[in-house]
Amino acid sequence: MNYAKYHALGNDYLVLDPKDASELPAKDDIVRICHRNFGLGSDGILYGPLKSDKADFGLRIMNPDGSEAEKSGNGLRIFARYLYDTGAVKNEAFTVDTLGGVVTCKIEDGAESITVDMGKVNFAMNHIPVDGPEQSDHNFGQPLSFNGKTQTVYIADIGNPHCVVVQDEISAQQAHEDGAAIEVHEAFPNRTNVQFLKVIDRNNIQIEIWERGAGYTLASGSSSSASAAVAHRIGLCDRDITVHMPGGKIGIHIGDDFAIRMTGPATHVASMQFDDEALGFKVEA
Ligand SMILES: N[C@@H](CCC[C@H](N)C(=O)O)C(=O)O
Repeated sequence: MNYAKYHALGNDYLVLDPKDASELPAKDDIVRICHRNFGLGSDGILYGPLKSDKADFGLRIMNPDGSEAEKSGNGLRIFARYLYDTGAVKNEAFTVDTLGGVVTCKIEDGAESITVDMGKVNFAMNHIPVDGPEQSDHNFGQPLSFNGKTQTVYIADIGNPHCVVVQDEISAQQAHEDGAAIEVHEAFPNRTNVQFLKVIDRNNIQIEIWERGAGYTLASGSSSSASAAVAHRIGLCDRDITVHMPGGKIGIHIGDDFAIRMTGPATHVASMQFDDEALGFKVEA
């Protein structure tokens, strides 16, 4: 099976084109293909371009644990770059239909920079299956208990779910420990992506990320969108925010009603073939 591997600031995806595969691999096979030791290694699989009656192209986004994500910011920039590399688009704006809504993408500067209008952030709890105290627009920020402590968290949905923890200091170690606990916290029956956010100044934030279905990642576009929206919503940042992550920087503009415009790069790594022999690897339950 042919795969094109790309990364967006170290958040890597394999693009599987339906012209090469009439359907998505089975869940266990996605785990094998994405595995960093037994497979090609990636933070997920992008299956497209698919036909869509709502947009120019359809896309399905699979996490490396085989679950399906509604949206991915880096995944969308990578998919846009793949469409550009394969001649399906040039510099015109085009739309992509995801489970988390239709987005608009535009490639600039010979693919050096890709902009995605990610949609609007919704802060209301009823957009994310959450058990526990209701969060409303009047009641932003909720206490959440995890790993023996209680902290205020902010819920933000940009098509996929995010839980943002604002702190004076953040670390990769905390993302591994607390991120893993929050992802599967009983408050989130559908699990959640988690960000630890440090405000640098009114136009810069730093985040550490724990992704639902993927674990620790070096960058995330939807996490950048959700975190910037939360920082603006609680009054700590303006509308133009650079999000600093271990893998690099993404630019976020927050428009009216928290409509998010995300700008960043996507890089081609390799085009390769997955050998079915590797499907023999036993996936742990
Ligand atoms: N890396 C992505 C987010 C991918 C989806 C996420 N793991 C989920 O399950 O929602 C990004 O750049 O946004």
